[in-house]
Amino acid sequence: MTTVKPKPKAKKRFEVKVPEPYKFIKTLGQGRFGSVHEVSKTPSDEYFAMKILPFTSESDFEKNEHEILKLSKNQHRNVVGFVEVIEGDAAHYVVLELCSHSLHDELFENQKLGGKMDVVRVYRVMRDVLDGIAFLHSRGAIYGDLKGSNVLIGKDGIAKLGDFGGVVGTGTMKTSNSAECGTMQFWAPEFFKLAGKTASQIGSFAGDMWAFGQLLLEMLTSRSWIVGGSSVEIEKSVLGFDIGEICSKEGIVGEVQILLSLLLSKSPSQRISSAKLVRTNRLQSVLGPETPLSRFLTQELESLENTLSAAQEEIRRLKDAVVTQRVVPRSLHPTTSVMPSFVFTDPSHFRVNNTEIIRTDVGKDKDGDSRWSSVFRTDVFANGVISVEITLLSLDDIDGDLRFGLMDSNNPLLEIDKTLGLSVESLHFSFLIFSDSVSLCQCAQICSLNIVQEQQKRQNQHITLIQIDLKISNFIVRQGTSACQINFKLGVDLDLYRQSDQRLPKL
Ligand SMILES: Nc1ncnc2c1ncn2[C@@H]1O[C@H](COP(=O)(O)OP(=O)(O)OP(=O)(O)O)[C@@H](O)[C@H]1O
Repeated sequence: MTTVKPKPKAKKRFEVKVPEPYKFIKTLGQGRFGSVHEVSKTPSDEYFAMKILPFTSESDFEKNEHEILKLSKNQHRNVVGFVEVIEGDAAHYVVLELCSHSLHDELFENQKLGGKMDVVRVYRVMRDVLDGIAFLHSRGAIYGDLKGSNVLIGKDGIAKLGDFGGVVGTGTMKTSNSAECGTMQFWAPEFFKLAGKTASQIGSFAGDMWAFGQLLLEMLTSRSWIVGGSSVEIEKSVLGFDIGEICSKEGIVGEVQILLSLLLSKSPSQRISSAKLVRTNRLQSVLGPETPLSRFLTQELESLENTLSAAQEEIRRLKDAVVTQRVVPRSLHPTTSVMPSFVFTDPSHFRVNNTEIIRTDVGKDKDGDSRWSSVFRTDVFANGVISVEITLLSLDDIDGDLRFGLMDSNNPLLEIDKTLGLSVESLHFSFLIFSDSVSLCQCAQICSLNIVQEQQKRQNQHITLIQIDLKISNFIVRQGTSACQINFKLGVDLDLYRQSDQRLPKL
């Protein structure tokens, strides 16, 4: 018999009660004084944001009324749209234009991705914020709480000031605790000095400009420079803030540095006003599209993209190498010319640096001798010198001497030293200089060949290094070409390599 399990009851969604004709959709955020929710209006089905501002006392009620009044009386393109307010028994329900996200969210996303905000985006947002602030200032009002979470990006893409809880008329004294006076991270230094440890605050036009400067700096550098968890730590951070130091740390120079210094001057009287910033069009000239800064950043971006594609190419080659297990590049520096090193795995006793193996043949030659040969490619620089290091590994288990066999033994330069019991018989370099000019290969000659052998003991292995310095001359490097590539062929007589009973000397 099968038992039918009762279906689990669907979890009840937490619903916030909102007044008619609005319907709760979801919660958007929670501020210090209220919560914000997405609501729809029946029957039109339009969507809005609803800020619920509770009140439990007369002073709460007045504070709410103050915020609502400031918002409704100061409607502007760069201020969040006010729709209506419904007064409930214990809360004000403020209906607002529904925005898509806050600048704080955008900054957070950027920081998470480790990237910096596009300078054109910084300009667009900050121009909107400045217009909003300048509008308020022109009406004698101080915004008082400028920060990323209070800048809302509308569905129309325009940045708007939200949360009018901090707005005060000029000269208004606010004597309350820090929680009611803007956000300490954005407080100008003079507020700390004036208010001392009680943290009361006089809102000021210059204070808004400081916060504007902090926001701009945060957007440009993708981090906040005022740090600390407690009010004492934040105060220390603000009072120790030095825009010059930060600019040199972040590589911010020229007009942008000047603009930041004008906004983040410790002295409020030296801070540029919103009206002047708008009038002089400074934000546009420093950060607007097609400024020296945006051009510089575009170039930086291009160069990074080039580096990225070089790295991606190297990753592709590496993956290929892993699959074929023939070559393993040892290092990569994508911004300089890549000189890969390779471990040659067949036969496993060789490592040839600075070269790329193009083809390897193991087989018999026309005399019936077993041969291994490989075609390598390496870079040749304009001075014609290449340096190839051949390392023989694990020689302990090899009986016999080793011959680098010559595929074509007629070259008189290939007289090889026979010291150390190691016989490098000959080397054959069949030139094929890679370039788009065929003439390069015809002119090239070996003019010197120096082979240095060295015995080393590393990690309990006897290792013989054969350093081959090869100089070639008489090749023509085309104008503008700093390097070309040559192919050379290196062969080993495998029969001798395996059969000889002559042991390599121990170190
Ligand atoms: N009109 C709106 N449209 C969409 N989201 C909004 C709107 N107004 C506020 N929000 C969201 O609700 C959150 C809470 O807003 P609120 O202004 O109450 O507080 P806050 O600015 O985050 O914090 P604090 O009260 O500490 O200043 C905001 O961070 C924002 O993301």
